Amino acid sequence: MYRSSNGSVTPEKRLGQNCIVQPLLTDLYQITMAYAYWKSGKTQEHAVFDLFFRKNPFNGEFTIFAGLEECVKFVDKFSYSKSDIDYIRQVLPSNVEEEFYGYLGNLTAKGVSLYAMQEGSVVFPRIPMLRVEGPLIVVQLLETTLLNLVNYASLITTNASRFRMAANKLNLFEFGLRRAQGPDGALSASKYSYIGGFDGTSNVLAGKLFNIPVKGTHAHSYVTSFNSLDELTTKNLAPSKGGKPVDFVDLAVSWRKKIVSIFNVMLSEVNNGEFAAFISFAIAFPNSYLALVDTYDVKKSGLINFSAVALALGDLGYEPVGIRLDSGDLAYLSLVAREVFTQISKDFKRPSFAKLMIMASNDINEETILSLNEQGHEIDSFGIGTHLVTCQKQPALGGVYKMVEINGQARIKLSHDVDKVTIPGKKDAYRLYGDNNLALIDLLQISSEDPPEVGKKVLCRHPFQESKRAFVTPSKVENLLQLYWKDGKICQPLPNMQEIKERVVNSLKILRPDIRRALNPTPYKVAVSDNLYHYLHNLWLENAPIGELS
Ligand SMILES: Nc1ncnc2c1ncn2[C@@H]1O[C@H](COP(=O)(O)OP(=O)(O)OP(=O)(O)O)[C@@H](O)[C@H]1O
Ligand SMILES: O=P(O)(O)OC[C@H]1O[C@H](OP(=O)(O)OP(=O)(O)O)[C@H](O)[C@@H]1O
Ligand SMILES: O=C(O)c1cccnc1
Ligand SMILES: [Mg+2]
Repeated sequence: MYRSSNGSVTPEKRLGQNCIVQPLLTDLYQITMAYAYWKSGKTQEHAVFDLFFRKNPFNGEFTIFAGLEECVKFVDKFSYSKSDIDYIRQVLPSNVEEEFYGYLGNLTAKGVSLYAMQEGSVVFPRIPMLRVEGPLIVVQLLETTLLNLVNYASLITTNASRFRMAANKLNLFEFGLRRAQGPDGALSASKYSYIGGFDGTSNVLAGKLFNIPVKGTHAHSYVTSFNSLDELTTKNLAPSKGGKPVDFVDLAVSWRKKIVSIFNVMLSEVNNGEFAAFISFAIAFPNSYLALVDTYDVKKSGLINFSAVALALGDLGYEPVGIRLDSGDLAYLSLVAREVFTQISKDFKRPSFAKLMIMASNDINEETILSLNEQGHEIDSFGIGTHLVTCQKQPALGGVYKMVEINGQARIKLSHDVDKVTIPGKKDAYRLYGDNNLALIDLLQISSEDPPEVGKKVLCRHPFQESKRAFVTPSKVENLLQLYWKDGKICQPLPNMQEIKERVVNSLKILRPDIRRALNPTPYKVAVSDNLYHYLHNLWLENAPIGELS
């Protein structure tokens, strides 16, 4: 589906791009409009569209823009194959003139210019993430695919960045493949979760295609597949530095007898199937032994079996990794586990035992992590699936693609809902910074206006509320919309995933903490210039004639 960045999956012209991304990945109405534009001689009219959203997701006050690389590659390769044209001929009505298909067959996006925010940067409502200019027919045909490429990518990247902030420096692993929106949604989820701040994924194909670290433990089924120690066929394990293999089962059994008293548990209460499972897993992976300890009873069985096997591994010079908790009160159980590990570490002089990794999973969301932080816990890493990949708290970003100018004339889309009125005209976007390198406000201007200057006062106005305005004297001005594609060429190098990941981290740092916080964050200000304010409101009045009540 995706080709790996070194092209090793299949040699293909759209290298490194998801091959589902192609011009037919669109809504039928784009193609019917294309024919009607063609019939009306409008194909070459010069159009400008903005791609933006109106509300930040997850009750937050920021969004991370992602998906740009895929957008640029899509525009770069935009063309209909012969079989695409044959298919379009089948679905359009029979009165469509044959000449149109010839025209479509030769269509490319060479006449299009694509301006965009930097991938991985923070973005805000109404500020275009993309500005697409060019022949009306092409710019229209790009709509659905561009929205598809930006909306989920930005949503999941934002979600992942929120988990990252909640978890602070703890490790985060994406475990969502089984719950994701189909195979393609799953791959996007793994890729953009990593960009948004996760440390790895359990999704092996995503690891291969995107060079993301792959990680994993084992499932409950591995534990329940064993019933007793008699089932163990492989019993021996050689010390880590080499030498004669020893009976590892005997060694673990003797440790379990020794430690069971620490837990105040009778040996008969400790599950033998689980013990056999842990022993066999340790024999298979002596250097990376990590066990899922909640199948039967964490305190009375899982921790005892895990510790006995881990101590036996230690005798042979191996360093066990840790445990995973997948049910129950994760804060409490992590504290219990840490206490046990610390006790064993002291009693048996195993310093590294105190630092064993405690991983938690089970329906974890951002709030769970924030709540665990408040309660106090000893978890070192989280495995997160459902809530991350499905973005359960808000399953879609409402990014839209709106015409703002045609043939040099501004266009406005009116609505009873003020939030849905578009800001007309071809615009530039600037980020104005205060001292401390913190962003103060994003400002939209008509493109023909001079850019704001450092140290020079500029009037920033709320786009719709007349009384809301402020002067800002920026100490830094950032031009947010950069040219990425023009005259059939990619105009600047696209950053790799690692660079985008770093940009997410750095971009969030320009926001005041109260804008970033999870609960009731302060909105970031988005403004228009005084000129744009008047332009917008005049056009609004022009397009909304005074009615008469009767
Ligand atoms: N200390 C905690 N504070 C807040 N939420 C927690 C805490 N511990 C666990 N949770 C969350 O509470 C939910 C518990 O899930 P659930 O009710 O299915 O119980 P369970 O322990 O998984 O039971 P089962 O044994 O049936 O799997 C999960 O979403 C989990 O992430
Ligand atoms: O909970 P999530 O955030 O989606 O993370 C992934 C989950 O997938 C696995 O089990 P699965 O849910 O398949 O089975 P279980 O709930 O019975 O453990 C794993 O043990 C996690 O619980
Ligand atoms: O490796 C794991 O522990 C894992 C992977 C996917 C889903 N749940 C857990
Ligand atoms: Mg589960």
